[in-house]
Amino acid sequence: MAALGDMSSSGYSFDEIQSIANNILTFTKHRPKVGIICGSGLGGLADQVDDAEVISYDQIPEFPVSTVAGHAGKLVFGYLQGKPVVLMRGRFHYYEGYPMWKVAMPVRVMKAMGVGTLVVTNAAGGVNPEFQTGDLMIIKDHIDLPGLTGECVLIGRNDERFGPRFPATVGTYDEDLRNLAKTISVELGYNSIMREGTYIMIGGPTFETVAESRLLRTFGADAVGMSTVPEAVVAKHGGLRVFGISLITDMVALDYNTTRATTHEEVLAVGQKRAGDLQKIVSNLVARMTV
Ligand SMILES: O=P(O)(O)O[C@@H]1C[C@H](O)[C@@H](CO)O1
Ligand SMILES: Nc1nc2[nH]cnc2c(=O)[nH]1
Repeated sequence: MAALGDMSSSGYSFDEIQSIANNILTFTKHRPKVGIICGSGLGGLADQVDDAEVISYDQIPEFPVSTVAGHAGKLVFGYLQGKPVVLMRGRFHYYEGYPMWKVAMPVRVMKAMGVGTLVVTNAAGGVNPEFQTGDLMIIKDHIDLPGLTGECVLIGRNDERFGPRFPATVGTYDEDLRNLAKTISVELGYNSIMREGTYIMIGGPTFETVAESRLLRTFGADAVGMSTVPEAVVAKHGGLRVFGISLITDMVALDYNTTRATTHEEVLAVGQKRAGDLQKIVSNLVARMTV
């Protein structure tokens, strides 16, 4: 038995991940090549999936339940713009009490199902004062704040079949996909709302104090959220191509004169209003990417 504090056995083994993936595939005829993780309030993309087959997380014993409003808890298989996809309508967050490895475990399952490209979306707070609520931000890079402070998703024994012990994270967000998304956003007339920048993950569930938001800005963050980074790190570790995009649902307070405070309801409301723009970018990107 592992000693107290021994993290060597954290996470599912390689064989367990294969068997979780194989079990899920018995529920569907589809064989996805692109995995899409939908952020808070952004699951509407699933309505565009053709020939959809839906599996609820409670049909998968190893999947935790999503406990957050705006995360439905369903895997949706089918075709998006002719490409075989699997969408996660509902992701797992560290602040829900799941260990970091479990938060990102579905990414390994997706890879075991045949996924080669991961698209991650999220709702995020704008830290760059030039941003506005409703903007979209292509993720160019991230800051893994939990990782930098000892909660990296890859802590624990490493099985080289998942990826190397010491993976590079430079270039996590695929440059070709970022360029394609920029081209698409120009074509769609989204220049004025499309940004590119650095996403920083905090553990949550508290939104930032003014002092914390100022700190995040000095770190070089353009947007802040409570997800995405563990998924992207595990995907990069496993050799997947990654594209990430944030919907800026609110602007963090960098000034003590402000009286407004971010709420999850506000995040969901902006998500509801502006998710269509994000979905258009993602579906056009999937249409034009090679898989
Ligand atoms: O799943 P995402 O990252 O989109 O969810 C964001 C971050 C928190 O979970 C929540 C805050 O409202 O929205
Ligand atoms: N940490 C954080 N996460 C968010 N998710 C959506 N908006 C925010 C925000 O302002 N801060």
